[in-house]
Amino acid sequence: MASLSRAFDHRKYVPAEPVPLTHRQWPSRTLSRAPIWASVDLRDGNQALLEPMTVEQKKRLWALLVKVGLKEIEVGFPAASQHDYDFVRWLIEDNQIPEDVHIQVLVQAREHLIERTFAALEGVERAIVHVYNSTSKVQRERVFEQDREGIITIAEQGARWVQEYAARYPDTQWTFQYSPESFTSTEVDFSVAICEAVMSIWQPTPEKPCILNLPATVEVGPVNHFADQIEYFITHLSNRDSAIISLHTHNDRGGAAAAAELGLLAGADRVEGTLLGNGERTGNMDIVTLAMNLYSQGIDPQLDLSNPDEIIQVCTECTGLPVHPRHPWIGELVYTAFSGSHQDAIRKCLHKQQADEAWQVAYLPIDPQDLGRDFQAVIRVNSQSGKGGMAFLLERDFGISLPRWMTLELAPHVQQASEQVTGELSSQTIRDILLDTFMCAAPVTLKGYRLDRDDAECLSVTLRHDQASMTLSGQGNGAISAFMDAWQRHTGQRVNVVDYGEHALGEGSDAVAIAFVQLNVDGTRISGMAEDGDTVSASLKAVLSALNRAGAAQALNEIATGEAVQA
Ligand SMILES: CC(=O)SCCNC(=O)CCNC(=O)[C@H](O)C(C)(C)COP(=O)(O)OP(=O)(O)OC[C@H]1O[C@@H](n2cnc3c(N)ncnc32)[C@H](O)[C@@H]1OP(=O)(O)O
Ligand SMILES: CC(C)C(=O)C(=O)O
Repeated sequence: MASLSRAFDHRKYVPAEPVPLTHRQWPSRTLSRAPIWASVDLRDGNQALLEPMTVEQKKRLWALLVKVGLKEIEVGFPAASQHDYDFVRWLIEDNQIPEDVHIQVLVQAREHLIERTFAALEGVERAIVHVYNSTSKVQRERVFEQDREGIITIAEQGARWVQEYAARYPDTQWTFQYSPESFTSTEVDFSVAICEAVMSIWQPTPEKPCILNLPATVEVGPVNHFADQIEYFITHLSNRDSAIISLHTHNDRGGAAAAAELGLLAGADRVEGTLLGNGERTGNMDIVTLAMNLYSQGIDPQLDLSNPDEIIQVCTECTGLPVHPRHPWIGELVYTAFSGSHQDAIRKCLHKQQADEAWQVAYLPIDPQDLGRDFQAVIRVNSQSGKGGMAFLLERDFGISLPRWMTLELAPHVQQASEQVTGELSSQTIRDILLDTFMCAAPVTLKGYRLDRDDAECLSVTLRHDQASMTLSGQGNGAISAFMDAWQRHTGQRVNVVDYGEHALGEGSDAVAIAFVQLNVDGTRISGMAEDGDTVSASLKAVLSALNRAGAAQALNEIATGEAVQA
């Protein structure tokens, strides 16, 4: 091989060896049920922490795991540390293990460690004893300095010791688990051979199966390669019915959850992982992510994840590790849309979503309320947002339903404001911009009106400007057109109503009306809005807002006093 440069040089690495699988089945399968879940938070998660958990922290995390509904929980490596040993004793002596939960403990294939492990488990009703040894070529050659037979001998010895020590505690229901550690870097035929060697010692049956746990100790290849490895293993293993095939993926390439999903398609039954993915290096497979992936496909994950905030709180307090705001499914920002087109689509879909139909909201793969998240955070406005977001916020927080043309008018004002701040705009700020821009109750103000409904509506409207009042009169087929008529007569300006919208804010007799109007004043379009307890008054004030914005005061000053009546 040519000498490798010390710099960033891809020739240092070799691709994963293709798996000799010609008719792979997993690509054409779909998942339809949840796997058997097993938590390794208290073991693999714990061993990866700068400061391993105290017994108190372990108790707290244990309670959460049970609450979430995990039925198989690896609680530690009791032969390795007194903390783990004491924790296992507390679980047993304090009667902490619910009847439907199996605790699991990890141990190397070394007799003195296995002996101490069983001592830690004395008195437990049921437990899974998990023994492992490393099987990859690099570990065989460079760590253990053993050939394949030597590595199989370690596994067989470990299996035998587990069996022998278990026999000393006949009152416990034991389940045996074996992991060919570093499975992903092990030749697939060797993985099968070593697991068959272990099975030939344990003699599992379909009624009393053992667990064969196939770890991506380090995720070294693409997720489809992992699926091939699992399918190869399952289809070549003798007595497959007597083994529960378990997966244990890590996230080195960012594919832990995907690899587990594909491994399940390839026929695995069980998945080990941690809540929120703490674990060695880039972490273990995140159970929350995988469970929510299933949930969003209409599959019952058989775990209660309805309170992710509690999961986040307990996990972060026990591990000392923060949760990324974009963590899949539960991060603070994952149901938030800043960009305009997303906001627009979300708002429209939420309007159309019926309670009794399947979820169909663009950009929201699940209903955030399922995870206790409300829509408060769904749409937030910054400089990347469009009109949809601000309209959504006004409606959600103030009940203001802007007509489309008004939304278009408001958008550039909000955009301008958002570009002047570094963060997001609150809904209150957006409302302030709306009111400051379009609600112009001065300099000309509405003092009162009289509407006579006859064939046509006759309106007398009293305005105030510069300490002076004037009453203008006009006719039309409604209050607004009558006001237009009156204004036109008195100022000589050409005014038409281009668009109009009005709705009640709130419910009941004390509801306030909000009115929006767009006028064409001497060829220029201009909008206004107003609120009032009286609907007609709201409409007239909205017209006046538009006229004020168009320079009503100047128009009034320019006309001859004519019919205007000085107060
Ligand atoms: C991928 C995983 O997460 S595997 C789990 C890893 N987790 C841990 O290791 C955390 C807890 N472990 C520990 O605290 C320690 O390893 C202990 C206390 C269990 C044992 O410590 P030590 O006795 O110092 O042994 P250490 O783990 O360093 O291994 C040393 C020896 O055990 C052998 N060994 C390591 N793993 C295994 C195994 N699974 N089965 C059999 N032998 C093994 C090594 O080859 C080495 O042998 P050598 O002394 O003849 O060279
Ligand atoms: C002990 C094994 C299952 C392990 O933790 C790993 O391989 O990552």
